[in-house]
Amino acid sequence: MSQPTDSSVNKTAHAFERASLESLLIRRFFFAPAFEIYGGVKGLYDYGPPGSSLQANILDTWRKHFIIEEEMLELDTTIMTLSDVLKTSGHVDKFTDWMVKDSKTNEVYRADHLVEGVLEARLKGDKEARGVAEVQEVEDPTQKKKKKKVKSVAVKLDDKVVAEYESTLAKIDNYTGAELGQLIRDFKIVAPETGNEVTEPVEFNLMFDSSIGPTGQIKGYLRPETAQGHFVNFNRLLDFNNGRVPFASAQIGRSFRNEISPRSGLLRVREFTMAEIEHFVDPLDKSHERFEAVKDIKLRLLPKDVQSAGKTDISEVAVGEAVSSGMVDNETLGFFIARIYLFLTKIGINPQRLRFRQHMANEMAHYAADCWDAEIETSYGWIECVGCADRSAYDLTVHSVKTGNKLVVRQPLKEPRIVDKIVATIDKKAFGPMFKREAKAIEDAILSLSDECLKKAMDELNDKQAATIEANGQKYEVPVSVLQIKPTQIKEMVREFVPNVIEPSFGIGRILYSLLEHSYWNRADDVNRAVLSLPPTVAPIKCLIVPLSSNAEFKPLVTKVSGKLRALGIASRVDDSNASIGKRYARNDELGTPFGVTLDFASVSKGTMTLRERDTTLQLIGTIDEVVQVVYELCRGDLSWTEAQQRLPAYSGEQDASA
Ligand SMILES: Nc1ncnc2c1ncn2[C@@H]1O[C@H](COP(=O)(O)OP(=O)(O)OP(=O)(O)O)[C@@H](O)[C@H]1O
Repeated sequence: MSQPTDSSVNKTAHAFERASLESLLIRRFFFAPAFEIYGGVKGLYDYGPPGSSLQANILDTWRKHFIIEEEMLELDTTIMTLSDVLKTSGHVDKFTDWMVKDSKTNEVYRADHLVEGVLEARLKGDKEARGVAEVQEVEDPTQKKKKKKVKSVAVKLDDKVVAEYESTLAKIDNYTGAELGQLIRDFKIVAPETGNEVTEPVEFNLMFDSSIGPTGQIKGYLRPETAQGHFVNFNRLLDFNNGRVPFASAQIGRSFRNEISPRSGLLRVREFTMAEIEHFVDPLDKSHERFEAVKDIKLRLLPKDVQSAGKTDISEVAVGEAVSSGMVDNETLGFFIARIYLFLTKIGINPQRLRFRQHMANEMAHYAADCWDAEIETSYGWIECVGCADRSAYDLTVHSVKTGNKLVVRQPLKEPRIVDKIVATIDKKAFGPMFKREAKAIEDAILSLSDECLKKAMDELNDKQAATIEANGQKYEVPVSVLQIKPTQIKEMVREFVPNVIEPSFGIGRILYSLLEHSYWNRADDVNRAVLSLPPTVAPIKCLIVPLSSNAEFKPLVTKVSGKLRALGIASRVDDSNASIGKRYARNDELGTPFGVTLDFASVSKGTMTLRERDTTLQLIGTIDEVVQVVYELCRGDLSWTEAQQRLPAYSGEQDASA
């Protein structure tokens, strides 16, 4: 369960208990149900001091790892989103899940989650029943040799049924509403709490709708993702990047989804923080200039063909190999998958409990070229925490078609080339008098039409001798007498193309909760003593300052040490309560505080201070300045604990100073 690898860490062999972790997280106010004193609302949580700091530190690491290291263009776009934008992106029509209701109580369930939960529970029951039947190697104390022993067989499910359940689960994200209804009938699935039948699945849109302004005429939604804010600003971003691709924009912000039935704590909530990257790339060249630096990183991959065979076997493959074999579609996608792996493991996710699962063809949007989810194993199973998709030219194309604004890259060609184009010609002498004050706006609208819109206008001119042009929010009928649109061969000096988009999309709450599960363990000498082994980079507080006595002599020393740590940007906290030193350390182990410094009488007389490491509870001693410097380097990741042990001598002083 835990992070520490040092053999001196005294971990318990107890199995992970979610209830104990959850009680710690609520008790220490990592997070808590929102509006709790009013009874709370499902799927809404408030983060308290350690949870907020942990999230801020994860986001800070994310900014450094992606925005700063990859020189991305940062954005902060509005949460309230115009409905037209989300209509164009497909969210108004398709951002839906299938919902069923308990036929008697009206309790709602997300249909795919209901099927998944019930089948998983049945398979678990089956495994337990078969567990007793397995051939086990047992020690026979009367004989030197191991002896095989078969216990009584108690098979719960038929093998055929098990295979059917497993293959359904492997494809659970891909079923339509009608198919889910059929599965519910075929597998005789009922509401788990009551045993009542459930209704047929109906579609439910997950967006919270609203209206903008007092008239109620401008419809809006709380955004369900941050991505659209990147696409609608594409031309400005491109301009900011001097007209060149590839480049990436990045945004951290809140998103909202009116989830049907949020039941798994922070993993499925109705308001959450996302961090999204949109990497814009030439569709003809998806190589990545830094791919060489990541190509040897080994990843645990679950490709689509394995899943379509109803299996979940993971292959460990270097990302370079995965791209060259075609398993991962292109270098840029492979690059981001590797960078996601590096980020997640940097903040403390256990690499053995992290896998990248490829979407199957029917799970992916029709326009997507390839898509891999970073899934983290938790007590709730494998959870999608980051989606990483090659979305081709879909987003920019649909916004361009809808608005008539070109969202393209113009690349000067070394050699001119002859191409077939649809070109609009305006008879200006007749056009001006015909449209008077509006003429300029209509002309601009015609000249900025995308290829698809030009083709549509050309067809209209041919069919009804006039094309409908939108300018300044009005529609104008422009007749063939003043506008001609024809296919023409032209000499091109510039290549114009819609870039493709590769989108890594992070759900910060899911990552944060998974990290807390991976970091949680109990000390072997006292199972009630829990520890969160959060790495110093993300730990809410990096260093605890513990004065051994409330004696007035200690006050100036405490002020001095906390001042020194503050000056170095190290988040620290003084615990000068009356609790025993062991208790004070134990409280901070629960908060994941990696280091503690103790001020004792030797600090007053000799200016020394001890340094305790959370996981091992080992202590070192040095002068105040030496210890502060070591803490600083440990927190920056410039020094390991083993190196610190070489720098400072071990402390073997009074017993009550050690936890
Ligand atoms: N309701 C939610 N609560 C918390 N995080 C979420 C939620 N929905 C999505 N996310 C996070 O946002 C990321 C990107 O969103 P995306 O649209 O790809 O998720 P999704 O495929 O709809 O997720 P799911 O299938 O689990 O509903 C996810 O990988 C996840 O980490």
